[in-house]
Amino acid sequence: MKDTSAAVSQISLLKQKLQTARTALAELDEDRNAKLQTLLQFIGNLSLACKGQNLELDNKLAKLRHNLNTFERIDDAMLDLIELERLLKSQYNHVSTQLEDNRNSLTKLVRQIQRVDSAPEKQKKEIAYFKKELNKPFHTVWEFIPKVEQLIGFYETVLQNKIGPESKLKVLPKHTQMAHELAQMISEIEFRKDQREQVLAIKSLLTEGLSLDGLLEAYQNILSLMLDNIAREKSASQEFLFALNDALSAVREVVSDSFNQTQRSHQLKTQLNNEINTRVDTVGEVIVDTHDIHSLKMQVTEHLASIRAVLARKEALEQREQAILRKSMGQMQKELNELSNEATSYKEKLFEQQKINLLDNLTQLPNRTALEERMEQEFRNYQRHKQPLWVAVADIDHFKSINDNFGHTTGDKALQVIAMALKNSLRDSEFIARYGGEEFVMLIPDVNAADTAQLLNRVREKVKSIPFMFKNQRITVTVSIGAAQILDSELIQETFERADAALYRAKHQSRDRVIIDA
Ligand SMILES: Nc1nc2c(ncn2[C@@H]2O[C@H](COP(=O)(O)OP(=O)(O)OP(=O)(O)O)[C@@H](O)[C@H]2O)c(=O)[nH]1
Repeated sequence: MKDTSAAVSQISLLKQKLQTARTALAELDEDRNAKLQTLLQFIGNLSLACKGQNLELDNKLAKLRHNLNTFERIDDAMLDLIELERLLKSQYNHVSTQLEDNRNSLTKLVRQIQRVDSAPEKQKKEIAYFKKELNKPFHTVWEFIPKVEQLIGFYETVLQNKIGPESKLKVLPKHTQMAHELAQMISEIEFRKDQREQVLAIKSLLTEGLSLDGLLEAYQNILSLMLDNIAREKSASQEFLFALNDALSAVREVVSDSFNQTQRSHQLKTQLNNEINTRVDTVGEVIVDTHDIHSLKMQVTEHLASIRAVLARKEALEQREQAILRKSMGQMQKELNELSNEATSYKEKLFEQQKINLLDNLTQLPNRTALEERMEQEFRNYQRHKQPLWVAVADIDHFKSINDNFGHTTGDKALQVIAMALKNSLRDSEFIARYGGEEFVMLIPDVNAADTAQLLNRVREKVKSIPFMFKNQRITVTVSIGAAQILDSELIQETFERADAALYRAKHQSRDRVIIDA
């Protein structure tokens, strides 16, 4: 009995213990779950911090973050956590290899910088220390970034040191050539009067103390001047076309109005004519039918009055018609006058444009385009009349030395004076153009060989006698001239080539002379 009651009390004790253990287990579970939640939250935050390293990892982490809210037990999260661990490990290996590669690349770059002898000593020491530091492996990307920044700093200093803080990029012969060609091109392009000062400034930018910046600026400025001219030309043509269009529509309206009016008048007139005819017929009938002279008189008078009335209406209609016609003619005339004024002003603008297109900017002599036109014209004359025609090419001697010794602006002024002297020593029937640079071409028709030689020597002497004073120094400028007469079998371009060859000979025979190609 005693045993039984002991067993009962033991069972009850065990029950109690079991109950306590259950409660403890439940508390433990609760605690574990709370810890799991904290852990999962921590993993979530950590995963956010890892974002941006690797796309696959990012996706997995995003999925995990999403699932973390749904896990109730740690076992549910297990699969995802294992996969994540695998990814993190491979990411770590990947980053380590990449960091090592980067460290090697940086070392190579440092070696390159070390080859630059001109780097200052202090910097060379810094670079050597930097290289030594690079031998230590990187563990994180964050260690790598400042190293790269430091290296860029070294590059900058070395570059600055090599180029010099103030020094500009070097002007190479090809740049000087480009500047020369651009200056030449500018002389051949025609600019508006108000653009000339700007063009001269660009020219001096190209010739005096040329720099690469200056060359680029000159190209840019010239382009914008040319674009401006094209835009103006376009808008002038557009304005004219609009005016033409307006005037034409006004004229069309007037014409169609007067056409309608004429049609209406025509109908009215036909109506009146019919009325008159009917009345005349009626008078005829009255005459045939009436035997009493008195009543005949009465009836005829009556009919004549109505015929007169119709005729008066017809006359009024015609007068109105004429007035309308005069008015519309006047209106049309006005429109046409306006149109003709527009056309005249457009023609003037075009003519102006053509004129500036044919004039050399600096010397105001005809330019190369004008020369080509005139050569064709003179050639046609020659073919028709077979009168002598001469082509002469004149070139200023040692012009480069004027530019070199006294500056380009002085050179420009000398060119202007010489151009005027050349022009003034020719007759109106003779023609001179600036061919380019310091070279001029003359076309001389209807003069024999002896007179041509005399004329060209006079031209040469005239230039030589110009009293140039540069920097208080009296300078004599001379020209060499080569000339050729057109031959029966040749084109004028071939005559030009012979004249140019003669000029070449004159240059080689100590200059300041005229050579006629025989
Ligand atoms: N000032 C100025 N100089 C120009 C212009 N066009 C060309 N030149 C210069 O003219 C010079 C021509 O030089 P070269 O072709 O060597 O001839 P040169 O010095 O006259 O010598 P020779 O012709 O052999 O007697 C170059 O220095 C050009 O820059 C211009 O519009 N204005």
